[in-house]
Amino acid sequence: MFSNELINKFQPLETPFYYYDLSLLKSTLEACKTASAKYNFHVHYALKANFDARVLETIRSFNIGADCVSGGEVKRAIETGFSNKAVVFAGVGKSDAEINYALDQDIFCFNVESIQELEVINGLAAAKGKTAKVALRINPNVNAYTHKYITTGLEENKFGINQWEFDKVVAALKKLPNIQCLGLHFHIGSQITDLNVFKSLCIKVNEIVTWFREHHVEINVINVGGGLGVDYYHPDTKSIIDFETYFKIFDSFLERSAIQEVHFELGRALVANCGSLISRVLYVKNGQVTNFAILDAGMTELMRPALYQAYHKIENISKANSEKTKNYDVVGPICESTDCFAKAVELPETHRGDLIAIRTAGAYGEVMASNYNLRDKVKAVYGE
Ligand SMILES: Cc1ncc(COP(=O)(O)O)c(C=O)c1O
Ligand SMILES: N[C@@H](CCCC[NH3+])C(=O)O
Repeated sequence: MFSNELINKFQPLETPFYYYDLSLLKSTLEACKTASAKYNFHVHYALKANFDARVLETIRSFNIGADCVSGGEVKRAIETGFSNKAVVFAGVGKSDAEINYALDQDIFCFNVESIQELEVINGLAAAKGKTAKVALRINPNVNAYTHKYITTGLEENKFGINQWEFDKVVAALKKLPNIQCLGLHFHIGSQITDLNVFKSLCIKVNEIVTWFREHHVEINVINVGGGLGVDYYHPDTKSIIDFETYFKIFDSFLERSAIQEVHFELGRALVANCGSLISRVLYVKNGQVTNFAILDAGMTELMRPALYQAYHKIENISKANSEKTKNYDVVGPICESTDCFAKAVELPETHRGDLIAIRTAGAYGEVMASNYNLRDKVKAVYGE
């Protein structure tokens, strides 16, 4: 919900831009920190969700760790001031240059996705006279019941080490003197809204941890990844996720000894709600079949609807009190028919110049923007 004061502030600004409510971000981080501290859980922020400088600086100020998926993200995390001792680095295709950079930074650990990658890291660490700390990313074959494109923990997905390779990985660890295995890592997908999925994950993780311990691999770190979903339908009433219920599931169902640390990698749940894409209506086309509201933002600024048919609530914030409504296909200016934010959205009667807010866009929004059609880089505006 935007106050009239804020809407007046938006009015003279050049659109489109991302608006980040840093005060909501801080309240979200506070809620997450309080709930995780209760169980002594370690939280890393998944930079891939949003690496806007002010968003990142706000997250860093809460002293949580960083989950990175490229050398660029490791560098950004360290330059922003995240402790190198709290950086984890996942990714199925880490290049030698990225591995070398992360080794030089003495990060907390590499989440290693294959036996071949273990061998490469071992070789690169040996060349530096170092020991690389790793967690084995396991593909647990647990269904996250989310969109197929953002499911990562099924055997058909490219991520992690599969169960039939466990014997081989144990044998490999014995032959790799420059690898220190801290534990196991899992991440089964994103935008998970059925919390029973996390219970199923815990049960599977318990079995896998037991298997490794029985095969003499000490598991001191259990990283269960991220994936906690947000409510895209109720950005105002559900603006902060129920972190307490989420962490309690892991406390209840994940078996752990006093020395085993449990780590999380949350992205979306921390940043989705604090961001909105603010855009202006350029043209309205009233047709016989469909009315189109054509915005100055498109799939180049927010590609989630085009890529995953994702829902984002759309509001005409210039006409919030208007009673007369109409249905519109809300589209962007890009030369693709998939450049459509939503079809048949009921909005107050809309005109050229109206400001449109596309809500819950703080995660995987600005970071996935492109300059297709030679579009300008999207800007950001902040609220304290
Ligand atoms: C390895 C890993 N960890 C953490 C995340 C963060 O996920 P989410 O934003 O759903 O919490 C992702 C993205 O899905 C990921 O690939
Ligand atoms: N980009 C996805 C999430 C993928 C998370 C990374 N594995 C989204 O917008 O929902």
